[in-house]
Amino acid sequence: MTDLQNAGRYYWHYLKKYWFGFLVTIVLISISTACIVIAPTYLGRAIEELTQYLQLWTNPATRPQDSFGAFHTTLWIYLALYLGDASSIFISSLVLARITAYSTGTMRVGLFRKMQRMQVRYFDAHSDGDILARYTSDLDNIFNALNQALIEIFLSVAQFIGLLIVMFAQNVTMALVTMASTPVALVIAAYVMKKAGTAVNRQQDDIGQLNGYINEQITGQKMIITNGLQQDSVKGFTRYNDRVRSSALSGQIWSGILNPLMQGMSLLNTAIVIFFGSWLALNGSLSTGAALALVVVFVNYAQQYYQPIMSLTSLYGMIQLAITGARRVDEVRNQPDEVNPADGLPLNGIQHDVQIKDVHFSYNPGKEILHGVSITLHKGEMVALVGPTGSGKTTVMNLLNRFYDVDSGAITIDGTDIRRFDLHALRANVGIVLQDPQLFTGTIADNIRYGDPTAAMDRVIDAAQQANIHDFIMSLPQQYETTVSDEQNIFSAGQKQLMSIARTILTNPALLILDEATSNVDTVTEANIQAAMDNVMQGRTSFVIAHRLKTILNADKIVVLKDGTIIEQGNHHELLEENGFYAELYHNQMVFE
Ligand SMILES: Nc1ncnc2c1ncn2[C@@H]1O[C@H](COP(=O)(O)OP(=O)(O)OP(=O)(O)O)[C@@H](O)[C@H]1O
Repeated sequence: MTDLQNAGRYYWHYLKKYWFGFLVTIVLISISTACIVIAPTYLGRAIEELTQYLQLWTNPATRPQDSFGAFHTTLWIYLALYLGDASSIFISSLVLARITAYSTGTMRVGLFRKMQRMQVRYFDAHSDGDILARYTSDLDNIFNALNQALIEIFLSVAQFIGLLIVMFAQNVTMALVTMASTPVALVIAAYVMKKAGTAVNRQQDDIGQLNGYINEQITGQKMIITNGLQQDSVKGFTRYNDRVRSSALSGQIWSGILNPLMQGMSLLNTAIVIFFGSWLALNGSLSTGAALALVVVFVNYAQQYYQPIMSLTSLYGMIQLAITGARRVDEVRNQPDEVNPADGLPLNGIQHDVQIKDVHFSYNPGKEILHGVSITLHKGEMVALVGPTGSGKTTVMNLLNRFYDVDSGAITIDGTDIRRFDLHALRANVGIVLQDPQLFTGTIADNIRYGDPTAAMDRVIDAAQQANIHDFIMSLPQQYETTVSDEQNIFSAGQKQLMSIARTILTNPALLILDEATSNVDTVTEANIQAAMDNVMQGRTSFVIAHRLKTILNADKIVVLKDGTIIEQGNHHELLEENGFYAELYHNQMVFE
């Protein structure tokens, strides 16, 4: 499907419900066009009446006694026609402005809702900046085009149709001659538009990448400063910026070239009409006078003929950006949603076990990451997953709450495949403390309540106490009402980690997953986090991904993963006795600690 068809489908989807507003606009624009077409004839008539009146008036014998009655009436009609034109345009602009505001508002909400339904895969594969650009510059381009170009499109189409009617009413042969150059103009326009479309597509994708780069550099700013990489960062920026500049320039050139080309076509058209009209005057059946009058009228039409096309082509850059914007926004809209079974089973905790059975998984086809992984977690057990970096530990976690689905094999809770549970029910039972805890704008209390917004304050405090963060919160001037925001990043990594543990405790999950919760913090905080983790894991089925082996010494089972395959399983003592990979890892770590 071409971009144009795609954009057509997209705009139809969002604009069809405003059919009545469009109908009103079409009626109003038709009124305005009729007023514009008719008004000059009244001006002509007014001049004619004035001339007649003056001729009578200058001769005392014929000087009329009455006033300028007919002349005045004609002028009033002329004025009324212009007022009719102006007010129709004004009202239709208001109607279209309302449609634009509401429809782009709906697009924005639709896109945001979609983001909440989309698979994690999409976010892993696209930079934050690129996704953000679809919400900002792409939607802005759509808004601008709807706001400015829509009325122009209506006007141009109405003008064009009006002109065709008038031309054919006057003389069919000359009308056809005036239109003769249209196919050539269409071929040129199609070629230039294709080129411009490609350039603008590239421009928007380049802007997405530039945003992605800026976003990455902002996130990693401390890293850049620490390593003295500011110059390299600027160089990288310049590289992306150059790409945007070059694609924007070529987009502008191709979009901009269309208007002069159409002006050239208009001149050519006028020449064709003069040439053919003169031939008609010399060889046709019309009297020379009538033929010349026809030529004059059609020269006028020939110049007007390309006017609507030119005003559309002058907006072409904007329209093309809106077509590209629609493609990029639609790309997000067409992403597959998370798969939630139609009659998903309820899930109320774990009665016996969670089993990972012979699971094979790949993020991208042809590159398998997990090769037949099997792990059993009995209710209330703590199972730890260890292994070198890139061995697939986080991947296993990604499968447990269905961020991704397995390629083959299955994950079951009490014997039922997790794909059969209602997705929300499954997630309500699986709590995750991620490596990089995220706090949201709001108060500390709001942040702890995130998983259960209805939780009473005493439960929030209880969760914070279990997570060993209550004392710290109470030491802040505004305690639980302290505002957390992007600009006010006053918490350490460890404190954030503890708050996210408190958040998870509050949701009371049946299965708890802790992903390297102890990395990146000092030893005191680590001890705090360890205590908080012990609290939260007490009597709960939990799955811990850890790098520091001393945090999992008392795990019921330790699973060692290497290159996506389980190479050892057992408790700490059994694995030490086995004297394999785990034992080596443990001894190495002990030397360093
Ligand atoms: N979204 C993704 N798309 C494609 N490949 C991925 C994705 N996430 C991870 N991988 C690949 O899968 C493999 C396992 O990654 P995973 O994050 O599960 O390892 P890990 O054992 O958790 O590593 P670490 O200890 O460093 O966190 C790696 O080769 C990684 O490059």
